Amino acid sequence: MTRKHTFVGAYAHSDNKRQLSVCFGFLTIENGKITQKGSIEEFEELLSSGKFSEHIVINLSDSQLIIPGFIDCHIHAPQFPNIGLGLDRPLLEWLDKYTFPLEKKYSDTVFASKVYDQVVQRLLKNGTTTACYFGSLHLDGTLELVKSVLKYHQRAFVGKVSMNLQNDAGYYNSTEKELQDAEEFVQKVLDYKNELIQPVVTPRFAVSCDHQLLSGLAMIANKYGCSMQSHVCENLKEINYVLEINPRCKSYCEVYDKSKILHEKCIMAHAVHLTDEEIDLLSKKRVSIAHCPASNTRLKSGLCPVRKLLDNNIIVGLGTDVSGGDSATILDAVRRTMDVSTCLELQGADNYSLDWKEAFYLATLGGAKALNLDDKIGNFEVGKDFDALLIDAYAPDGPIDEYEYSVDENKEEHAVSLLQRFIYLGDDRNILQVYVKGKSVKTI
Ligand SMILES: O=c1[nH]c(=O)c2nc[nH]c2[nH]1
Repeated sequence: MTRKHTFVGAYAHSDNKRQLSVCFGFLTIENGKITQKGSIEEFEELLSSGKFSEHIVINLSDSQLIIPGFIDCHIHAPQFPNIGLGLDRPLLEWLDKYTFPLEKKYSDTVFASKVYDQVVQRLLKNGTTTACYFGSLHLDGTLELVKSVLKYHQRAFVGKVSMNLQNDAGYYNSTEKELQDAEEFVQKVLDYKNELIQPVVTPRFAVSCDHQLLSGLAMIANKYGCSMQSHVCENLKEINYVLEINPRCKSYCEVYDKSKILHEKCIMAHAVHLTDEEIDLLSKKRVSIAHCPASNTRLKSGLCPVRKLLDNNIIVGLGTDVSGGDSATILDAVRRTMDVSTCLELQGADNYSLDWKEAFYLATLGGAKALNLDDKIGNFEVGKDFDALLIDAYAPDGPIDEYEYSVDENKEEHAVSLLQRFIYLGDDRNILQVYVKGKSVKTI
């Protein structure tokens, strides 16, 4: 969108208090940014005074609305070929049996490029305008993911995975090589000088990285001002193993804390089995959590107490966590977030479940905060980039009868129903357009 575009109709987004805000009015986009918004009355006034003569005006239909693009805070791009496969083992066995052997293949940059082009296009089609990716151990292979992200104009963090401890698949490197490759990767991504893409320093987890590597990576992140990502307290056997190989630490989080990787630019996936002390520590250090309900249940790791994390002022976003997670769409993560929190409520935690509006917040503004991007994206404040989805709650068939679809007199309430329907029932067919920084990017 190089010219001025004005959308007229309903839009919905979240505020900082996790409340849903639905408006019936207009949004103006110039050079990828939201420059103006207001009511229908204000739009009509501006229109009749000729102020919108240079704008392309897009009138939304009664079944359409604009929402912020989805943010996937945790996804393993190289694991895409394994989606829906091999979920019969718990985490550590699953990694050794299925995941490391697949990830090893990304030493082949031709294979990597082919898969990554598909991953990025698939995510955009599903409405994921921003993704925080784990790549593989390979420097060149992971640079192919960077190229795919740039090619299809997605907003992303991309991390070359670092591992220096032995595993059965032989999928690790020496500490020296890992530190050298991690730094070179960061430099190469920064050399693109493209504001949509950032490197993220990515120690896989404390099962695959020793203190020397973890602290060396923390220094690299600090030197270049980069974010970091990893996994924490996903599975009980994983936690026991980490404590076994780090006998001086009392908790998993202490292992990371000693390596100086816990800070406000750090996002940790899972956090299913944190102790109260660890919740306190992560909250104090302002570490964010990527909640991955699909993999937490598929790999039988546990039910993450998201409400408890939020009540302790921890910022939470959502992750699909392909391929421990079996779906590449954040809509699925939204639904599973509701279901997991309801299971916890049914087990006795009062007022525990998260409703669809809160889950929608986690998928949008919550994710933006978790990635420290909320000054740029996450909702429709004037001055932010226009990363958004144009959805039609009744595509592709349309409503069946008046009972199913009645346009409420109150346009805002009608829009709430449209969004609710999309959150519970929608899929990629309901996503008509995907915009990243104002540019239409849906290619398949
Ligand atoms: O769900 C997960 N997927 C992974 O690839 C991984 N690596 C470490 N821990 C992990 N958890």
